[in-house]
Amino acid sequence: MNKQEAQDKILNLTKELNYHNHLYYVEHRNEISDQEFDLKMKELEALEARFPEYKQSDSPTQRVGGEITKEFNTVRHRFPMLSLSNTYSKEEIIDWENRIKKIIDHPLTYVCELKYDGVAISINYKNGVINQAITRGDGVQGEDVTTNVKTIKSIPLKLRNDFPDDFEIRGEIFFPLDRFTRLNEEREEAGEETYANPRNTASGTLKLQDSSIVASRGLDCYLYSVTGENLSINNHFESLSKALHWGFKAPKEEDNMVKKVNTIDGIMEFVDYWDKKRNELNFEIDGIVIKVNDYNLQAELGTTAKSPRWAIAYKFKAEQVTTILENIIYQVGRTGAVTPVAVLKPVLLAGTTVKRASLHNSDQIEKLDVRLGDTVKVEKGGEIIPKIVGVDLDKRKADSQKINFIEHCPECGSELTRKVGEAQHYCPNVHGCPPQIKGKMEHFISRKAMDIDGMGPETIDLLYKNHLANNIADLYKLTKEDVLPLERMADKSAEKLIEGIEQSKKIPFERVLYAIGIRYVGETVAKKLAKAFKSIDSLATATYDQLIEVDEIGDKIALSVLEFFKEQDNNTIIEKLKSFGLQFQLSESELEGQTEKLKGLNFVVSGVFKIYSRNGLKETIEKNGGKVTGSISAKTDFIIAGENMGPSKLEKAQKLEIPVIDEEKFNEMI
Ligand SMILES: NC(=O)c1ccc[n+]([C@@H]2O[C@H](COP(=O)([O-])OP(=O)(O)OC[C@H]3O[C@@H](n4cnc5c(N)ncnc54)[C@H](O)[C@@H]3O)[C@@H](O)[C@H]2O)c1
Ligand SMILES: [Zn+2]
Repeated sequence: MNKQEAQDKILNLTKELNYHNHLYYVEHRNEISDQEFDLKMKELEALEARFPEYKQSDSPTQRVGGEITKEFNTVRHRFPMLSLSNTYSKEEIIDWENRIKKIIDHPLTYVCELKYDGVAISINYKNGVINQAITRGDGVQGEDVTTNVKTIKSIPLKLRNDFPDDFEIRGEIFFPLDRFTRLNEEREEAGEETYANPRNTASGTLKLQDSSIVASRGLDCYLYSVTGENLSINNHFESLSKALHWGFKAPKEEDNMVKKVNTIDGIMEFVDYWDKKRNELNFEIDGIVIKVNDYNLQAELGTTAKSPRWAIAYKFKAEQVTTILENIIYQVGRTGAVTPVAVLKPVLLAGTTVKRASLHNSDQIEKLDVRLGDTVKVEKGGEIIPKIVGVDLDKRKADSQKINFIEHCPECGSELTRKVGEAQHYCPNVHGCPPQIKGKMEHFISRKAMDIDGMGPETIDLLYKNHLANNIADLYKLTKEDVLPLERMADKSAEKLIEGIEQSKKIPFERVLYAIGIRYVGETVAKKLAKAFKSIDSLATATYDQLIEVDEIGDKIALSVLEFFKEQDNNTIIEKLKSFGLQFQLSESELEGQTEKLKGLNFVVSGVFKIYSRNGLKETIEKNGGKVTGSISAKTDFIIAGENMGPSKLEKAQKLEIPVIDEEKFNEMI
């Protein structure tokens, strides 16, 4: 490679890696796999070593990859938060040990632990009470996400036993897999796009402004290091035992989640054990971290600008297998979205037999250029559902044909539509397409919606097949005599079913609003809309501007609501449901104390209060028509400050000339 080529390559890689870092840390998504990213990083490192004169000042090899956004208060780390050098090869673990042995010439103890795949957090405890939680950010400064972190149940608010007065503990916040699957099921039910992978969703969740949503997601956290001054801890292993003792969730020796070893063989054994067993965990790990145990030796080895020399991460390669693409089927969801699914010759991958893989949409099929009969590479990477990542073209049959995405609905034959700018095809036959009709009823009766006792998807299927119910309003016309002849229905169960339907008439408005299945109106959005509009009639007549005025309601949701009420069929069904006595407005008790005194005003709440609890204050603002946001901006009208308001918030308020008031003053306003 000549100098000019090297310079160009270094410039390009620097730009490219910085771009992917931004996507990953700020937008919580990725366009390339971690492995590809790491490969490019290694390439850049090698080039910079050969041609140091071309190294860029913003080179990603020299810095921790994260950034600071303006959505939270920025806080400087007391001790920098570094990255870890990583490798995918076992030989490099040996090289790493050899480098260490050149500096330290007596026997060493290593600690092996899991490399949790989530987001790093640093939490400060003062006198045994959680004080502040900061993201890694750029390693020097992070963002204050204390309110969100406090909602994570495994992170203690108060410590037990003999904790130090003031210290920092660091760990990885992650999305448990069962919760992640459940979240995606709920989103699918609400017609919302599902999340691609747990890591990105964990990091996105941690940065939400509404901590009640964070709380509902069920994030979890493993702690992996303790830092501070004069802690009287001598080594890493001891720090983990102490963390457990103080009440943190830290890896335990008895689960083999952490292990002290003295040899490379011991390290390899741990690596191999978890490479096999990792699929049994309820969270994702992307490798193993190996650390020199003794703190004095760690200090002797020191750090580079980016990572400690006393630790290394061994990363697992994404598991990949090849199999045959036997067929492509098309599934029609409740919202009419058509999803192509690959039917595969069954193959064992990551501990489970895989028969299906997601293909997302027609763009994806086009991009991969998969064809029936192809030998395809299937991977279980960051995503939960395996995906096809490539085709073995050498094995392609000469007569294979390009796949043409279907033009008509496989269920009802309607011509499919696709909006400009959207990747998904839809069946427009909303009120006549069986999976859409049944899907809407299934959603309506589901636990978080009307929660109708004694009724499940099988009942819906039977009711539909026997022409007893064709839409959600029909359910309220059912009688015991209607349902008794159905399969597996006895006197008792028929009675229970009708009783369950009757009982559902008491379900509060916000859940009815969720149940009627407006696209993009999930549980949380339904709550927000119910609170803001108070009745279905005022929601139905709301304008676009009134809709987006509501906290967290954006363009997509607003347009979807407008579209829903434009359709006569929907209004007819709502009128019918009203006549059956369902709740289409907030109840008297919910309306009580509601005013519009603070209408149009934006508040930020900061500090500790005397008259109100923090949540109580927020509720009072909302009850009186005001809006609460998490951070100060030019749109903020008032800041209600209690004791210990953060200095950076105060500074920002002064800079933007936003009035800061106390609780008494606020009470006068209402
Ligand atoms: N796909 C993409 O576009 C893209 C973009 C940027 C970064 N990435 C991925 O992120 C990596 C860089 O991220 P990084 O700097 O956080 O490095 P890293 O994730 O490879 O390693 C450092 C981090 O590991 C975490 N960790 C988990 N378990 C740990 C344990 N037991 N002990 C100590 N730390 C533990 C800590 O949060 C620490 O900050 C890249 O190597 C790449 O894989 C991917
Ligand atoms: Zn259809």
